[in-house]
Amino acid sequence: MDIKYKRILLKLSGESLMGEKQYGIDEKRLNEYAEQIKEIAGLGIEIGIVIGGGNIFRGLSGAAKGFDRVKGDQMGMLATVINSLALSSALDSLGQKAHVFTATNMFPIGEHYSKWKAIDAMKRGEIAIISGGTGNPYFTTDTGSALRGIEIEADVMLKGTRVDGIYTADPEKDKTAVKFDKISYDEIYTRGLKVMDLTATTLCKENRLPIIVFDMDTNGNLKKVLTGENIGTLVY
Ligand SMILES: Nc1ncnc2c1ncn2[C@@H]1O[C@H](COP(=O)(O)OP(=O)(O)O)[C@@H](O)[C@H]1O
Ligand SMILES: O=c1ccn([C@@H]2O[C@H](COP(=O)(O)OP(=O)(O)O)[C@@H](O)[C@H]2O)c(=O)[nH]1
Repeated sequence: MDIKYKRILLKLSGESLMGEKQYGIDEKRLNEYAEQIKEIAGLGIEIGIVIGGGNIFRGLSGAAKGFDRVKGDQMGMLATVINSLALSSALDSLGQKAHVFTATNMFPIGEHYSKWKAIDAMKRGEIAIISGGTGNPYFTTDTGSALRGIEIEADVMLKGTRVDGIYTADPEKDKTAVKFDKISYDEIYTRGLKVMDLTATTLCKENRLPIIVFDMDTNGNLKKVLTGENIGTLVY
């Protein structure tokens, strides 16, 4: 089997973890994600993971309800830690070792992140789940995952989400939107596409980290992306 990438940074949407629920973590979805991750770990791929927190708390919506923005963002970052602990626990129960890192020191909840400790964990065959975003407010999990992807020298950032790629417009709102097989970083700016924030796109562009946006909610898709099947959208 031809594996396209040796080391990856997988970004999972917090919102997708809700599955059919309105809030929080859907155990079925969580376990499906863990199964898919275990499957590709079995191929010998080194895996770093960053999970969002939108299923629990988002700083911006908190600010709209009157929370201080910085505190709201800190709550959002803590939400990503909760999701990361849940994923590591689901992986553990499948017999797949995982190691949770946190952007700020929260020992013993996780180990304080450093590039080298994360790479060591991946080399030992553990999944490095890197939580807490960038540790700073006014950033997103997409930016955190671009940053960690570059730091750990990943070959690609895989953005697993609930749409199957990048479209000419938000496909959840515009049924006439057309999907791209690939798209340049610059075209994301010029077309004003909202699939990823511009800070994340810029970080990836400046550091030449390719991105693949794909539908993570269909079982088997993660493996398909890694074996070079033409699903999702490649950003180059
Ligand atoms: N041009 C576009 N192509 C694809 N998805 C888009 C586009 N514009 C906006 N989106 C939205 O981006 C979302 C994917 O981003 P993601 O970070 O996973 O979501 P969230 O921030 O809600 O967790 C999709 O659910 C989709 O509705
Ligand atoms: O570096 C970071 C990463 C995340 N967040 C906060 O964490 C929340 C949850 O992350 P995000 O919305 O990106 O999650 P997702 O959309 O992937 O569920 C965001 O709304 C921000 O408030 C932050 O402040 N700094």
